Amino acid sequence: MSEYDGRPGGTPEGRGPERRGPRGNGPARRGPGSGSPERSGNGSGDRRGSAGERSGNGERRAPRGGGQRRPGHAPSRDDRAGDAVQPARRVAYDVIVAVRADDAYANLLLPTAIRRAALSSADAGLATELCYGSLRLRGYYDRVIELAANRAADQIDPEILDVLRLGVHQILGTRVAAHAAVNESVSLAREVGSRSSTGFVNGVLRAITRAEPEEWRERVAASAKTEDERLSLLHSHPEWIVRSLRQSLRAEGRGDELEAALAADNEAPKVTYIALPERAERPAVAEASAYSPLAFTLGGGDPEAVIRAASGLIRVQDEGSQLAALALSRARAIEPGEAWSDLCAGPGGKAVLLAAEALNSGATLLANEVVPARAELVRRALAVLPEEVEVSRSDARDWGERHPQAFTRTLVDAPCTGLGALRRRPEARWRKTPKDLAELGVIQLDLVHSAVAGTAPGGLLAYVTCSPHIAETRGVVTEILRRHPHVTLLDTQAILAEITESPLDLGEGLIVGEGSTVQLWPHRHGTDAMFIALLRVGERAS
Ligand SMILES: C[S@@+](CC[C@H](N)C(=O)[O-])C[C@H]1O[C@@H](n2cnc3c(N)ncnc32)[C@H](O)[C@@H]1O
Repeated sequence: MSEYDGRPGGTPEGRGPERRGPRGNGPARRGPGSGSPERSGNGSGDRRGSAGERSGNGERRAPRGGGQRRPGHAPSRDDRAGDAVQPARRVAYDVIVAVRADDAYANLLLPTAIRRAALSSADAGLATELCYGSLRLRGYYDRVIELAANRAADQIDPEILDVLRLGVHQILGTRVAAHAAVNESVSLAREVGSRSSTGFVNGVLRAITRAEPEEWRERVAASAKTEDERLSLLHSHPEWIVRSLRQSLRAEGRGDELEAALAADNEAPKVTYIALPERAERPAVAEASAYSPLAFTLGGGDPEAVIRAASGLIRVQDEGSQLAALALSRARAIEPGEAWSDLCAGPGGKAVLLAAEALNSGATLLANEVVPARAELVRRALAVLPEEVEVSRSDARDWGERHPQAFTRTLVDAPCTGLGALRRRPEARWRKTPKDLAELGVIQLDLVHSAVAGTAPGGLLAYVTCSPHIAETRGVVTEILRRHPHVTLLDTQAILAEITESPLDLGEGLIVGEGSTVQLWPHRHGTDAMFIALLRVGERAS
């Protein structure tokens, strides 16, 4: 999804443009991981203060007024009086609240909210930036707020905390003018909180404007008690994810890339497209991508128009996902009549590519998905192909029993924590827990066991996750090889090297005999952190 480029759109209330840097020079992130020297004054000579006032003995007091949790507080009519909040900010705020209070998904809810509010494209960009930025960087911003308010985040009324998160993102992460960020936040607090909370919001945000972004980074870093906490705060990731990524990178001999990996999760991914092989041509404005032979980005033109004109044969797809499917389809020549299966196909991105590859060479694909709504998405995705592709709806944990040794190639793109795609779902990192890992681990192993049984002797099996977590990647492959002596790990790195347009800079994969695994990374490859292991299923000992 595209993000706000620092150009606030219309100012419906007739306010001046909310911008401090030069126009039109792209993203203006100044939050964790970036840091831009551009910053205009805020009218205050004091850049060191906090919202807490100094008491007589020099100690800081928390700002007066609201913001303290008041369960069940309903704003009065009076509280709501005052300036209207700019619609883009209100949309961003409403989505953030729904994500926190109702477990909504920002990427699903935001487009609907933008449509309902009939935002201009510039305001839609602003709403997206504010919403995604404040969700993604919540961990960092909460500590800034705590330091400025001299109060723990969980002691602040959740609605007001959300107002502050939006405000801090505008001040520290965009070029929105500090006074506009503060004024709009105060108006928002008036709409959603109590009158006293406006003073609190005003005080906290003004305190934040008094220090440079870099100074806030230093203060936040200094507030951490351990190195893991420092990384967790500065890069806005839960500590357990920091540790997981470190473990994965160290296993590859690339432990020194941890900060780069964390920072990459806070950058918006570039939009990559695929032209289905032998079905669509790359458009003239396409710029070839580095790795997948089918991938491109659009340097110009209207992406919607390009997709529409290609009747679904050009689609948005991360390059890592393309490589995962191509590793299976291009590992060796396709024999006409081969039968392939995709056990976990929803919503269908890899299934469409696999189907095109299979059909182009006289093979077939059976796509399967357990969740009915997602199976329907697979059907719709495959409907762009003129040929019929079968879609089944079943729990694939007994796939092998139902289809013993039936397929020459099998894809298990397993349900996983999605730690490799955190940049796409801004709230995901705060929802996942280590408990998810344990539950998913059982399903992943069950699915691969079943896939082994469903693969014909001599057949290929690709195990793929959108996660670099050791337990979901090397751990699963190691366990499969232990339990199935007739399964061998192929040299996935060498196979991909034959497919990619330019060499992938890969760390040490899991090496077993001649075999190896592939781990892609956003910071190194610009792809999601896909894990790919190609396995060969041999003759089972009778
Ligand atoms: C990572 S997603 C697959 C993404 C897909 N391959 C694509 O490229 O669009 C994993 C999918 O597995 C499905 N799934 C989970 N458990 C399953 C099971 N027991 N049997 C079949 N599908 C399952 C999930 O509903 C989800 O759609």
